[in-house]
Amino acid sequence: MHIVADENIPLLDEFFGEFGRLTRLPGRLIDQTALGDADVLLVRSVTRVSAGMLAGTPVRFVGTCTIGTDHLDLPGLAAAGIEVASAPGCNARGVVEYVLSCLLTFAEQSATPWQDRTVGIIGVGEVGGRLAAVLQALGVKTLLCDPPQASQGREGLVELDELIAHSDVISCHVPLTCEGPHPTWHLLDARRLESLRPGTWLINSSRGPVIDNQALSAVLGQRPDLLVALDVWETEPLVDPALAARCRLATPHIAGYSLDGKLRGTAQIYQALCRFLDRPASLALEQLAPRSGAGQWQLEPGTPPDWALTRALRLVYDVRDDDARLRAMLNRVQDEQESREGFDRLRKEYPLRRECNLLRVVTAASEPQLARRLLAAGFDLGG
Ligand SMILES: NC(=O)c1ccc[n+]([C@@H]2O[C@H](COP(=O)([O-])OP(=O)(O)OC[C@H]3O[C@@H](n4cnc5c(N)ncnc54)[C@H](O)[C@@H]3O)[C@@H](O)[C@H]2O)c1
Ligand SMILES: O=C(O)[C@H](O)[C@H](O)COP(=O)(O)O
Repeated sequence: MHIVADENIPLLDEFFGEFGRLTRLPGRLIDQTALGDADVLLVRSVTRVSAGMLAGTPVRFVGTCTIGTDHLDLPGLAAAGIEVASAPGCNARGVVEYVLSCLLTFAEQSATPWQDRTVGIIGVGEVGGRLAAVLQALGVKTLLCDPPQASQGREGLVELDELIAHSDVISCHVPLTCEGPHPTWHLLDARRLESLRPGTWLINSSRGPVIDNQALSAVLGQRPDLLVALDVWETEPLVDPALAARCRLATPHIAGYSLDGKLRGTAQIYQALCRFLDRPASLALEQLAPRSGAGQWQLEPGTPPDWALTRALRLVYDVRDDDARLRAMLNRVQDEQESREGFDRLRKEYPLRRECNLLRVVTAASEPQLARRLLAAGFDLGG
C-alpha cells in the first residue's frame, strides 16, 4: 500500500509505517501528479481534495487529521465512492484554551473583568459546547446560537441577531459552509459587524471567511472600541496587514495547535483507516505519544485565590506569544509571497504546546471550590 501524507502530520511512521510505503509532502504541494500510485491520502487543512483531483489515481481513502472538513469536496468524494474520515473534536481543548487566553488579554487591555461579560457563542458543537461548559462553570453568562441544533429540537438557543444584540463577547465556532439551510460564509457581514454593541470583544478561531474580512477592516477603522482576535483569515495563508494591525490579537491559525490535539487527530485517522481496511487497530495513542503535559504547571506558592485561575490559564497558554510571532513576521516580510511562506513557517515550526490539566493546576493551588465547579461542569482538561 502506498500512503501519501502531509509532512506536518505527527507520528506518521509510528501509526502508518506498518501499512506500507509512506511519502511525505508539504500539504500545499499535494496534487494529482504528486499522488502517483497512492492508495491512501492523509491531509491536514491546507490540501484541497476533490474527486477530480483523485480521478485516475488508486486513492480510495482520504483522511484529514483535523476537525474542519471545508477543504474536502465531501459530496463529490462520496459520489466517487471514496471513503473520507476526519477527526472530530481532536483539538477542541486547545481552541478553548485559546479563547480563554483571548478573554484574559482583552480584560487586561480594557481593564474590564471578563467574568462579568455575557459571552455569545456561535456554533455549539465540540469547541463551542466545551467553551460554554467551562464559562458556565465559572459563573459567566452565555448566549448560544446554533440553528442546525435548534432545528433538531435543542432548547435554550437564540437567533444570531439576538445574540449579537445582547453579547459583550462573541466567539465563532462554526464550520465553513457555503450551501445548505444555514451557510456560514460571511455569517458576520457588514450589517452584523456594524451592529456589534459598543466595546464588543470578537474572537474568530473557526474559519476566516465566516467573517467578511474587508467589512471587518472597514468597521474597525471606524470603531476602535471593538477588540478583535483573529486566528483565521479569509485569504490564508496571506494575512491582510492592515486588518491585522486593527486587530488586538492576530495569530496564524494555531488556536488548536497543541501537540495533544495534533496527535489525537493522527490517532483518530489511524483508527478510521483500520476500520476501512477491516483490520484491528493494534496501536493506541497512549503507547506512542510523549507523556502528557499534566504536572508541568505550578502556581507560585501563595497565589491569591482570586488570581489563581487567571495565573493557571496564563501558565498553560498565552496567546500574546503567538500574536507577537505573527506581527514580527508581518513586519519583516517584503512581499506577499514571503508573507504566505512566513505564515506557513510559523505553523510548521510551532513551539511545543501541551494541553492543560486546569483542574489539577487549580486544585494544587488550594482552590477546591473552583475545582469543584469545573469538575461539576465536566471540564476535563487533561488526564
Ligand atoms: N483555528 C483552529 O485551529 C481550529 C481548530 C479546530 C476547529 N476549527 C474550526 O472550528 C469549527 C468548529 O469546530 P467544532 O469541533 O466545534 O465543530 P462541530 O461540528 O462539533 O460544531 C460546529 C457547530 O456549529 C453549528 N453550526 C453550523 N452552522 C451554523 C450556523 N449557521 N450558525 C450557528 N451554528 C452553526 C453546528 O450545528 C455544530 O453544532 C471547525 O469546523 C473548524 O473549521 C478551527
Ligand atoms: O480544523 C482543524 O482541526 C484546525 O483548523 C486545524 O488545527 C488546522 O491545522 P492544519 O490542518 O492547518 O495544520
